Amino acid sequence: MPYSIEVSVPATSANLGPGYDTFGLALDIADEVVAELHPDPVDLSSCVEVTGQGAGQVPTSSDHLIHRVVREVLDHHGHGTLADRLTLRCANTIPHSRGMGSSAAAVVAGISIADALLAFAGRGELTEEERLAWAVHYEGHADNAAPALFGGVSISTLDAEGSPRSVSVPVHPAVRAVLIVPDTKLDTDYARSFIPEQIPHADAVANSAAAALFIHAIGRAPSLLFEATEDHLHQEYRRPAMPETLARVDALRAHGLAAVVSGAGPTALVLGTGENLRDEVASVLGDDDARIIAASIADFGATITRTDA
Ligand SMILES: Nc1ncnc2c1ncn2[C@@H]1O[C@H](COP(=O)(O)OP(=O)(O)O)[C@@H](O)[C@H]1O
Ligand SMILES: N[C@@H](CCOP(=O)(O)O)C(=O)O
Repeated sequence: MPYSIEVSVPATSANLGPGYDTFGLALDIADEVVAELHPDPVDLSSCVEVTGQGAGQVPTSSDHLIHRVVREVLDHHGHGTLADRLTLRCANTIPHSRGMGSSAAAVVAGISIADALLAFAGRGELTEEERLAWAVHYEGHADNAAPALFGGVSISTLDAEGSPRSVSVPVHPAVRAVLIVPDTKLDTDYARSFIPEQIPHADAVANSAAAALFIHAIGRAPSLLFEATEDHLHQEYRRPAMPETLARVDALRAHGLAAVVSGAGPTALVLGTGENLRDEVASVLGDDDARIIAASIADFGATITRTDA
């Protein structure tokens, strides 16, 4: 009988306006992965099954991102050969390359599975710091990885040695989210290539002020979310890469809604407290063909269930 591990990892929205590479939140939309450790080696050319988002597009061999992450984390701890016996079944709902943290969710799924297998092998579990460090090793920045791991809204930073840290901040219970998800994809690395090396000092001041205000607004004063989601670091620079997204953000903000680019786009995120937030967004956007999805901020990040199947 294979040893079976089930992992659920939430979608995430990074930046939240002024928190470029720093702020992120978990959404109640998740990818599910069932990992099975078989008694004997499996066929690594067909060890991954994918349904939903990414099916037919991502590899179904051990080149699959989750399988690779599992193997590398296990290898680092001297248990790499366990990956030869591993199959994965991925049921994906997070759209790829839309700014909703699909790659972070895959990386976190891989780390979670490796973590469970290390415990199974008697090595003991990874610490929160180790899991975050592994996630940043693959993602490059912790703003998606931290909420995917730990849930809620997080602030991620690097310490003097370059090691990632994250803290969760309180979230006002009335805050809800709406996502405007277009059909088009935008590669995160490509969207990052638009960010300049330097920005004007006045923009840095305005951005610091908005970022500080955001933490107060999301936890205690959601009526300030509009002001607190003003960004001066990345959105405008990225306009040429996603003009339609920025046009949606502009239109929504012109109606007083706290709209931002979700991650590196092209999804837009609106934060607010109105019971009818989704309808308000839909009425501003008119006959726009992007999907408009109401979502909640998820309290939990990656969850793991282990069963002896
Ligand atoms: N669940 C997944 N399984 C395998 N690969 C994935 C998965 N999710 C994302 N990826 C990989 O990551 C890429 C998207 O990453 P990225 O451009 O950073 O977008 P996103 O904003 O969705 O994280 C996909 O094209 C795919 O190669
Ligand atoms: N801070 C990053 C966030 C990327 O998020 P993703 O969900 O688009 O991968 C950035 O803005 O580049």
